[in-house]
Amino acid sequence: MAAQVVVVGSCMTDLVSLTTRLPKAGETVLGHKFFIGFGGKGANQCVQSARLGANTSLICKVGKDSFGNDYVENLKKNGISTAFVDQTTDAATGTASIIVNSEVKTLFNPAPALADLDPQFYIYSDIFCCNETEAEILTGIPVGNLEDAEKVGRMLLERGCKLVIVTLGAEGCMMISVEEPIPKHVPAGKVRAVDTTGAGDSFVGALAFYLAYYPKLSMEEMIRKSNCIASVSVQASGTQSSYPYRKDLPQDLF
Ligand SMILES: Nc1ncnc2c1ncn2[C@@H]1O[C@H](COP(=O)(O)OP(=O)(O)OP(=O)(O)O)[C@@H](O)[C@H]1O
Ligand SMILES: [K+]
Repeated sequence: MAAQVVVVGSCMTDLVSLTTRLPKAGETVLGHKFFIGFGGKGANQCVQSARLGANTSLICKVGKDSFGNDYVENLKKNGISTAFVDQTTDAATGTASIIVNSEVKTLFNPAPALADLDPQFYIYSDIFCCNETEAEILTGIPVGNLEDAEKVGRMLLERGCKLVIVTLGAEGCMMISVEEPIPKHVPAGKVRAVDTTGAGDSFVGALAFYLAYYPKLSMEEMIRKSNCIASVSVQASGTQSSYPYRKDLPQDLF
């Protein structure tokens, strides 16, 4: 089955120690819990998209070691195609060759952001989606409210973007596009957030799912639904561990 959502991005193994306080330089402190988690922005987005029912494929490279082996297993467990996941004995310097056909829309998430991002990314992305921090690094505009996000959106349109989404945490998102140059606020629902880690990737993964499977929805509607999904992820701790499955979500999202 051909993948409908293809993510090019990182896989990271999280080694998490829970301690009462952070150690000072050189100090050893006693921890009370340790766990290994699966993270990395590319894999997170892919997992969220797959859990909603998308046929997904991840393009990435992991080491030829036990973490790499476990990661490949984790991707398989999540039903993600590993046909393009490679393992290397070299140092972890990843490169990716991207081939995109005209039907796989390009959703670009500039994370972690580089101030001197190659300008071609603005031009060739169908959708350019960044959070407040990334927006500031890319444009120099600190984003503290909706108006700031609108300024970012306008600047990125000037750089050649077709459609810009700036995620605003509990405030949801701002969207602006060449077709609809009046910025729109798409608010997120009010929830009790316990851990917002990974919310951005949940949002991007959900958006990729809607782009691939519900292409007739308006962008505003896709964003509204993706906000709902990301807002579920902030109500549980961890990253992938907080991402909801389709069966546990309100069915009117589908
Ligand atoms: N407190 C919250 N309440 C409801 N929804 C939230 C909240 N925080 C985040 N979200 C949802 O998650 C989306 C992404 O959040 P945010 O802008 O904080 O991304 P981010 O900074 O990339 O997150 P992270 O780096 O923690 O993954 C928001 O657009 C919104 O839909
Ligand atoms: K979370």
